[in-house]
Amino acid sequence: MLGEVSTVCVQAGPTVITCVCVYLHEHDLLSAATEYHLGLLKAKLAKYRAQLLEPTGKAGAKGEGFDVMKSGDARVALIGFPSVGKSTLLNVLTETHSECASYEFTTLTCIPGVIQYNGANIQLLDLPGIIEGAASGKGRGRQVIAVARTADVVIMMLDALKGDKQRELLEMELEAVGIRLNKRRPNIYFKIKKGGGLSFNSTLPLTHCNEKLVQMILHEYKIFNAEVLFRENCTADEFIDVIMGNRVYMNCLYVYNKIDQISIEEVDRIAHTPHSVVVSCNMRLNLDYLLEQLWESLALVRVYTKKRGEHPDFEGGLILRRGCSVEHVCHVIHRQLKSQFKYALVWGKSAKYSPQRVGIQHSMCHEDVIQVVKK
Ligand SMILES: Nc1nc2c(ncn2[C@@H]2O[C@H](COP(=O)(O)OP(=O)(O)OP(=O)(O)O)[C@@H](O)[C@H]2O)c(=O)[nH]1
Ligand SMILES: [K+]
Ligand SMILES: [Mg+2]
Repeated sequence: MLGEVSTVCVQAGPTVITCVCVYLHEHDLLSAATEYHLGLLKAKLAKYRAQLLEPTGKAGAKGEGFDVMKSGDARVALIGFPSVGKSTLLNVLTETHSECASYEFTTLTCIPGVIQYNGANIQLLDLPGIIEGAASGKGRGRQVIAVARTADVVIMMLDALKGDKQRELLEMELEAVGIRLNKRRPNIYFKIKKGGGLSFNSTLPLTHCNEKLVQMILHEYKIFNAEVLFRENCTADEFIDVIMGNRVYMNCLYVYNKIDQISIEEVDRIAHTPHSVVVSCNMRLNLDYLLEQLWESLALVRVYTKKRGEHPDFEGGLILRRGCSVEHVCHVIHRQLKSQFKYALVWGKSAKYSPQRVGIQHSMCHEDVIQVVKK
């Protein structure tokens, strides 16, 4: 029966494929025999979905008005249904103006603005609204999603009145084109070999996959020789993601706008769901908190530099990724600095003493002060 479903999908196109997958998710915990069928079916579906990612001539990913230069320290894309208030948000957070109106599809291209926060320039991209079927090319869906893939963080903007439904539909669209929201890359080592068959291992007991299933999925991709090591209890879907290799893992902030139109109880409920922020752009409500959470999602840090005998440069500072080392800091200051590096003095959260003398591998925290001492 499941085989039939997949045949129907091939003929009926990508929209139906998406629907079938929802069905699969709901029935994730089936018997072992069914698991194999599903594993195979999922592998097939992933292949069809991959076709969605391929550009189709003029209607492809790079449309006119979507080719915006990356600038600043990070890029954030605004994704959402029409008229949820994306352009209104760009207007209140940046100096740029984007047309807002009560009719749908007011915005037709990509409009970049800049948010200045914690000394960082964050590029915010206002985009046309997308609707169901965006991934398969409805409206400007393909172009919008192509831009979203280039972002560091996606803000999924939702109308607080219909947020849950909109969120579910958009997540499916993004899933369909290989965008994984708020997930880590599955911890599976995978390498295609020239010979030797399948070498399958895991560092822990697996409850979703086993050697046979993995082998069948690989056969679907005509891969017969490979080394596979599960370091996590991953599902078949996650393993397929690893084989496909073109998945994008990005943080997503769900922003529920127009809370002026819902009850306090509903605001409270939404605000307690993970990765979610409630706002009203028109009434300028909770936008400071939105920026705080955006900064968290972007995982940026600001590090201040200091010269010997002088005060730190608290006006300037360097914007880096969370977890960066002294080496990264040196690289940003001057490309040759690393070769002249002797040690550094660090003040702040990452330092045990004030200051602490550290080596090039030391990792920095937000708002640390650093003085580099050369040889
Ligand atoms: N009640 C209420 N309305 C809002 C709020 N924010 C925006 N709006 C209204 O929602 C409508 C749509 O706003 P836009 O900013 O044009 O929405 P958009 O998402 O950019 O729309 P498209 O570009 O068409 O996709 C406008 O009439 C706004 O005034 C809000 O916080 N509360
Ligand atoms: K609109
Ligand atoms: Mg707009």
